[in-house]
Amino acid sequence: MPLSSFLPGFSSAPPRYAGVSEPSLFASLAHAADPDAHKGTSSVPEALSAREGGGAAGVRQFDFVICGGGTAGCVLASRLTEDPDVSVLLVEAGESDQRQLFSRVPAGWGNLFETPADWNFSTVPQPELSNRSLFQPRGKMLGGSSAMNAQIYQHCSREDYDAWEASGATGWGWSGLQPYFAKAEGFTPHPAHKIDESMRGKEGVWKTGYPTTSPVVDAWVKSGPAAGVPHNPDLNIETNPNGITRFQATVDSKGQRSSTSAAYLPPSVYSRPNLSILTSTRCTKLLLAPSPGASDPATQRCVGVELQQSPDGGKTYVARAKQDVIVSLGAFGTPQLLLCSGVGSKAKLDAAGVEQKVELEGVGEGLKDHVLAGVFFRAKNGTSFEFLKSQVRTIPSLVRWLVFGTGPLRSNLAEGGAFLRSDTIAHDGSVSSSSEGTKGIVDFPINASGKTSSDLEIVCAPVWYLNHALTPAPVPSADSFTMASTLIKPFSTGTVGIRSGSAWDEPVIDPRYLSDKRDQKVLLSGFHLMRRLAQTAPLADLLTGVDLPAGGMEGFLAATDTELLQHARDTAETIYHPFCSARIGAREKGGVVDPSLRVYGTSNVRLCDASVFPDAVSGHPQAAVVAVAEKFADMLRAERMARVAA
Ligand SMILES: Cc1cc2nc3c(=O)[nH]c(=O)nc-3n(C[C@H](O)[C@H](O)[C@H](O)COP(=O)(O)OP(=O)(O)OC[C@H]3O[C@@H](n4cnc5c(N)ncnc54)[C@H](O)[C@@H]3O)c2cc1C
Repeated sequence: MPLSSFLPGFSSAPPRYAGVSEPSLFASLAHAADPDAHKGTSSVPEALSAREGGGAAGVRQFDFVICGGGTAGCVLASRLTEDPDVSVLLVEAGESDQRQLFSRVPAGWGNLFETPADWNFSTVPQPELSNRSLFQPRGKMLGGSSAMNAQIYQHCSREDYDAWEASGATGWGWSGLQPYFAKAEGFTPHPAHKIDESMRGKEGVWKTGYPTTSPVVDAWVKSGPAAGVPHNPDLNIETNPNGITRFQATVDSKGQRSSTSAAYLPPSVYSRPNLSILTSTRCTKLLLAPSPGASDPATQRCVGVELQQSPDGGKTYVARAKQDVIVSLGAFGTPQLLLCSGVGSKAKLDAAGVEQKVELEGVGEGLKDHVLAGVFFRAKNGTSFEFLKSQVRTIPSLVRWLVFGTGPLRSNLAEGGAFLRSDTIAHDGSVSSSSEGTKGIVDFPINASGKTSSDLEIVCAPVWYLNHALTPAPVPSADSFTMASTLIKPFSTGTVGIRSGSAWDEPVIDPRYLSDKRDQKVLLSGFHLMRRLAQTAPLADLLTGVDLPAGGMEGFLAATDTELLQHARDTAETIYHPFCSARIGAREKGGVVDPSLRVYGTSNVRLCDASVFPDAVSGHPQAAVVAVAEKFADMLRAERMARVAA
């Protein structure tokens, strides 16, 4: 008899992923106790004029309009409204993340894929990946992708930011950003994991700590040093961003996800009279007009943000900002809105039928993303968390998580990572301390940010993670384990474009994965290391076979590079880190914003999200997005104080 027959509201639909298969029962419990579920409103304030017939007279203006209540948007809304004299309108296309149980359960994030809380984008066919069109999930709710992601908390390498600064992003080097990583973070130590806590933020609102790890990932971390990858108990100290580790995550002391919505917009903040949060509303265009008094007559000012709640038939509203309009729609949404508003290259805009307002070549150019290709192992019974895909077998874990906030559902699933330089990996998978004399497939200068940074990550999860776990495991009752070679400093660069001037159409996403052949070799070097890790105890003692690539463990160990690359072409996927699509940098070098994050050719359009990264960070980027937003909020505060003083 299906579970749904005796648990009201509990669907019998087959689960796709870890965690319970349907949220209804437990979501009701969670929401009943949670006033934050109703954070924000979808009722458009009367103060926003309907575009048709609504004049500017009597219309309320906000000091700042923030487009997008995602990872960066929530930080900005919270920080800017600390000043009671500053009014902010935050506009978000999705609902409150607190309505999503699977956002709150650390292991539940994959269950948000292809739901209304996901933008559910896909790329154009990728020639180097067997012409496949790849799934690109993004969080569509308050908190944005921080409410859907795998919660890995990583500062990445200080050299990443110093390279940003060297490329022209003045002020955005490590010394400029480090105070903001610390300001944001509220780290909860764990007695079993000794690290130098003095290097970590304690008082911040964004909670970080230790999620649960599975036996198979514990073994994987222990196998690292024997395979040549030193153990690093804390990647988040500026002296060493490399080595093998169990990840820290944005999980709070109660075992719940700390999204930027949960962290930065608690009731005491979202009820501020100077903060209005409009949900279920899409920013569809920046209305641009010549900027009065600008030294360059071509300069445009955003006189209003066009808002809609449905693609056709509904009303169009306009939100106006006295000061700045801040666009925080993420690496796909931000260039899309700029292009839909006429900010971009003439050729792109003409092709989409959009009237040009600002010539800006770099919009949507320079996209980077991290791509991974996995090996899918069978593990000994009881060592992985594959059982979380069965709703019946999940029930004890669910009760444990609801009552204590512990157990397998507190796992973020992407539990372990190893960071290293691909040119230190030899053909036999052994790792040297330097590239000097290493005979491996990577025989060219790697793309790392500096001498002490990595270009390769091996990430692992105690589940079958083929096609974002949307493709079921061959034997669902068996224990699975996935290890994946991941390009964290790819050479390949892609684009974001538009099909039309409508923000309701999907952006055209073309990451051009592996289009630079050097990326193919870096990816393969990761496979060489994964072979070695799989044969190293204690991990080797827990692995019982390989389901994919075909041919079992023997086949995987004996596969040629050509065969491994074909497997990668057929199975590689994003690890969800698009950035750099509207970069900080010089205009003539493809920059879209100057170091004050102002869009070139405009007087009051600012950008703040992953799109402004000048280059890829060598790891998981959400902490960098938050640090950038924290710093930008301080910059806006300083600008305001200077204006008031003048
Ligand atoms: C599945 C997944 C797993 C990930 N795992 C990790 C991880 O473990 N660790 C890590 O560090 N990083 C991870 N990331 C990446 C990280 O979450 C992102 O880099 C980061 O959150 C991006 O922040 P952002 O502010 O640029 O964009 P987002 O957080 O995506 O915010 C954009 C916001 O704008 C809204 N929006 C978009 N268009 C419109 C519009 N037209 N009108 C109104 N609102 C709009 C969106 O709904 C969203 O709320 C993951 C991402 C995903 C999707």
